[in-house]
Amino acid sequence: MIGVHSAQVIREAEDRFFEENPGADLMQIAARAVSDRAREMAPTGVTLVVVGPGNNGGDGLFAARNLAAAGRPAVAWLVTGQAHPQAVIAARQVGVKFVDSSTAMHMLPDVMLVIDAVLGIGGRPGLFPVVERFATACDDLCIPVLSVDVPSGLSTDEVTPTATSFRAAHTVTFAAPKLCHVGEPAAERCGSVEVIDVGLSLPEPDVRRLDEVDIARWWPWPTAVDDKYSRGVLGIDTGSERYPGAAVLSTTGALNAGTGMIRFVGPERAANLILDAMPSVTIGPGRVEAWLMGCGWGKQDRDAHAARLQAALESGLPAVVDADALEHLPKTVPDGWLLTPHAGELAAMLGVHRRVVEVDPIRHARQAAARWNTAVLLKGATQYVVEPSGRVTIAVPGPAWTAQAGSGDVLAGICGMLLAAGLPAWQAGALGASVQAMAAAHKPGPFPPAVIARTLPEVLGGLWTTLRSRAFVLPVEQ
Ligand SMILES: NC(=O)C1=CN([C@@H]2O[C@H](COP(=O)(O)OP(=O)(O)OC[C@H]3O[C@@H](n4cnc5c(N)ncnc54)[C@H](O)[C@@H]3O)[C@@H](O)[C@H]2O)[C@@H](O)CC1
Ligand SMILES: Nc1ncnc2c1ncn2[C@@H]1O[C@H](COP(=O)(O)OP(=O)(O)O)[C@@H](O)[C@H]1O
Ligand SMILES: [K+]
Repeated sequence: MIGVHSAQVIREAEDRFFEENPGADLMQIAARAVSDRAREMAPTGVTLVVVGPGNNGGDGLFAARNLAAAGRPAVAWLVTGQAHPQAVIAARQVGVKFVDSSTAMHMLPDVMLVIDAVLGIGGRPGLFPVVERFATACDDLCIPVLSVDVPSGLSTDEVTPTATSFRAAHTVTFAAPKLCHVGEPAAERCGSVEVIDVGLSLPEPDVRRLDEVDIARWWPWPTAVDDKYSRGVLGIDTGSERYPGAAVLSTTGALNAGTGMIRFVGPERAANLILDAMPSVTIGPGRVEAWLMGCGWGKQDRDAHAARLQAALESGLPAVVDADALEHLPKTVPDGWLLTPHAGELAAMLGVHRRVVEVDPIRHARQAAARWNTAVLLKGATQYVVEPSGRVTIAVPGPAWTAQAGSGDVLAGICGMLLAAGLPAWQAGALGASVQAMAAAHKPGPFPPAVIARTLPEVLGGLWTTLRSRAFVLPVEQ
């Protein structure tokens, strides 16, 4: 897990660092990381460094100095004519060549790598017009771009770009990732992201991004003494006469994630389809540890749906509430419910336009989590799980192949399994979203949601084997 921090928090940490370590030179650490990565990305040929007026430009110019000092041809373009004074002197001393904007543009087709050091965490969104033309030309010519800290033009703390920016193949950032590095669609403009520890002490994050190790450690693996009941019994009330497939998909997700026992209580037609495909599922009511409701309910039988949700509420059990069930939410829901809207459903829950949610997903997911006082998993290219406290957990990302009808049903089933196993709602949401993404990444391609669900055992099995083999080599305590 890695903490995601705002530009403001990074600046405050930097101020504290310099108070405690007067004379320390973080810029050299940053520049070294950039020049090391540049040498890997472009082992031969010319590197063109585009330099802005602040410390981001300083990082870039010192990186150019490092490259030239190592015998690599480096050229610098100071986009405002001004740059970090010591970095200019250092770069000149080792023979970095300085060029103007028209030379930079002319030579672009022949450079191996562009280092974008125009704006960092001090940047406002957007680029100077001449730089905007240059950034677009880099894109058009497919020139690899290495961005320093953030692709210039992006807003560090936002996931939705509002202006032209550089589009990096790789970004070297410092201290911690920022929202633009982890939230789509901005994250796509950052390429692969590398975080360099420059020694800052950061506060406890209120936004964190999971990685595969977290999933392995938190997953409710069965123990030797488990039985089907202790692993968790999930009640599934999904599907309708019109949408029986949603019942099959949600049950497929739950079963392939490893639910101890499933009791399906939805419509008969769906039950028959489920039994044909998954004979281990039991049909009819009985004791359960958690409920999964709403996938494929459709817009008919609204009163019956509202009553079924009310019954789940009165049971006091945890529940995944998905899709059409989100329309019937009472004013308050029990602690331990996991609401799983996509952007459109969240917009309807809050009475705003979908686009408003897409522009600032975290703010709106936080509003819903606070309003219903329970965990919300906002689905989409980036999946945010928000608790009523406002803490955000971002799931492991996956490929866009998952964006197809029925993927949400599978995801709801996986989350249901995790709730039944006893995990808190936020963790069930974060793990469920992560493993679905990992399964899609494991089998990239236009595989239908059911195939991705059936890939889960392989992915979870691999994770379990890796976890166990690591545990195996741990030194035995004397
Ligand atoms: N905080 C850290 O941990 C570290 C920071 N370092 C570097 O320092 C950078 C921050 O430096 P600065 O605070 O000097 O800020 P920047 O270098 O990001 O840019 C600020 C300058 O650009 C101008 N500007 C901002 N947006 C503009 C726009 N859209 N159009 C035109 N001009 C614009 C500002 O007025 C200011 O003069 C970081 O991104 C990073 O690269 C590193 O040197 C070391 C570690
Ligand atoms: N661009 C994307 N990249 C990766 N996953 C995506 C992307 N867009 C959507 N998804 C995933 O696809 C699923 C779609 O859910 P949803 O819209 O509820 O589908 P349905 O209701 O048809 O099952 C979600 O799990 C979401 O995380
Ligand atoms: K930059």
